[in-house]
Amino acid sequence: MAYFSATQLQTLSWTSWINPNVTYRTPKLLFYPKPLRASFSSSNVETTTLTKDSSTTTLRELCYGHVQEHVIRRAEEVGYVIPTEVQLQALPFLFSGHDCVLHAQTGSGKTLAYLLQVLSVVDSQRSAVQALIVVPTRELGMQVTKVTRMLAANPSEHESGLKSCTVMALLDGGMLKRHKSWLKAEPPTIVVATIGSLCQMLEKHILKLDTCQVLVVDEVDFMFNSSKEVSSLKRLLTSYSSSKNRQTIFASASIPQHRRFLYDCMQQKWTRADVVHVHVNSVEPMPSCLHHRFVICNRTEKNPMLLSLLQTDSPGSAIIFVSEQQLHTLILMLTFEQSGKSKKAGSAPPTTLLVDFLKSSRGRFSDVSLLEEDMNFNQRAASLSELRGGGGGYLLVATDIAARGVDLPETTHIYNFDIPKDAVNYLHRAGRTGRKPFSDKKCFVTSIITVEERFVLQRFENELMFCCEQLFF
Ligand SMILES: Nc1ncnc2c1ncn2[C@@H]1O[C@H](COP(=O)(O)OP(=O)(O)OP(=O)(O)O)[C@@H](O)[C@H]1O
Repeated sequence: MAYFSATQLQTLSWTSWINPNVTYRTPKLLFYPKPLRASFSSSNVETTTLTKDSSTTTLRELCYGHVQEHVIRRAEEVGYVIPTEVQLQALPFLFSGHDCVLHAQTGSGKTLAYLLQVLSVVDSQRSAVQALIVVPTRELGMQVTKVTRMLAANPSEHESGLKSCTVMALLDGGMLKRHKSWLKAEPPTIVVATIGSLCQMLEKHILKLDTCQVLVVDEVDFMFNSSKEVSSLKRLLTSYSSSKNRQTIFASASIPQHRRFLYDCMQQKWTRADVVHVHVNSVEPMPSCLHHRFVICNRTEKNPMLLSLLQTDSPGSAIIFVSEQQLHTLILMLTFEQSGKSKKAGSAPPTTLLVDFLKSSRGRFSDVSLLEEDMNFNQRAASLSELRGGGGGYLLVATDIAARGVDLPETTHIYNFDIPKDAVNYLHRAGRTGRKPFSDKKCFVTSIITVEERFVLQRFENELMFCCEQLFF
């Protein structure tokens, strides 16, 4: 275990805060229960703990005086009536203009928390980009855009003569030319963007930060951990830090070494010094309705094992996570097994083969869907909207592109066909299930592992503080 002084901390590179082997000590970190509306000391990071009895507070009461009536009504119509824990804790701080780090379980409703703040700040009558929401993937961007548009839509726009809030999805794989014209002709109120496309617009001065009042970075740890995105993100945060009336919101279910992260936020001026760390369920980073299980088998037995599990569980809707590298191994095995079809198999993409294998082996799911990096953007979008439109009953084979932020609330079972690369990855894969905030219906996360991988899973159990039950077949 290593400890660093405050001066040493300043000299560490950004990425070191995510090093799981290093424990950092940050100065003046406060941990004590505080009432919801607390006063702040500008020199300290505040970590909030809920002490107020929350059972009677509605989302309407929480948003009263901050969020427009039509937004609240729309939220109620889609079933957002009672705030989740993170919404209850974060919204008072967000509405009072504080920079916030929303650090709460997967599926806990962080998106609605920051969107309500965004919608409370922007003025739809002003023709300027007033809020920026940065996301790591096109898929998450489309999802956030959809929820934002749904909440922002004003049904009485025509009667009142007031313009509705406009939302642009500026995402990798989109039509940047069209977005350029849109931004020049009439800037949207809110932009949901992936960092690559956003930077192109900023560099060409087609989009400017000076009118922006709220910047949200969703899945912030993922973005900082991505060698492709980290430098652009840092540049964005640095230039945004010089804006006058700014608010910065970071969100994720996993912020490894969060004290170090908060320290860096203040040091680098990515947030103001009175940034609030809203840390919900800090000792339980995954929803409690998840039941974790594992089966041990040889590598060559993984396919029949997966089939047995699917037959025994008969899942309502499931996602099977396969890593790219493991997938290649699996397909080689499949190709070898199905020697008669080996020539044909050799020419097909490996993921397609897995889908075909499952389709042919399992009658109940006539449709097995696929979501992976190698698919083009339209295919990926089609795959997701098919799943969302079907009302459940799906089986999705996915790579880790589906592990972050994707909201498919009908998912009841997760299968780790291969073991995730680290505990954070386990947490986000597992978090694709158990996404109904007020339901305690059991959902299952099952890892198919070899005997050598048992100790790796044990490490995840220790790190994430959960227990895995062994299944025997
Ligand atoms: N107040 C609420 N009442 C009922 N359902 C809600 C509420 N807030 C959010 N939800 C629903 O909970 C689900 C999870 O919300 P959301 O996607 O915001 O989670 P998240 O915290 O961002 O998760 P992740 O860390 O996995 O991205 C969504 O299906 C959303 O519609």
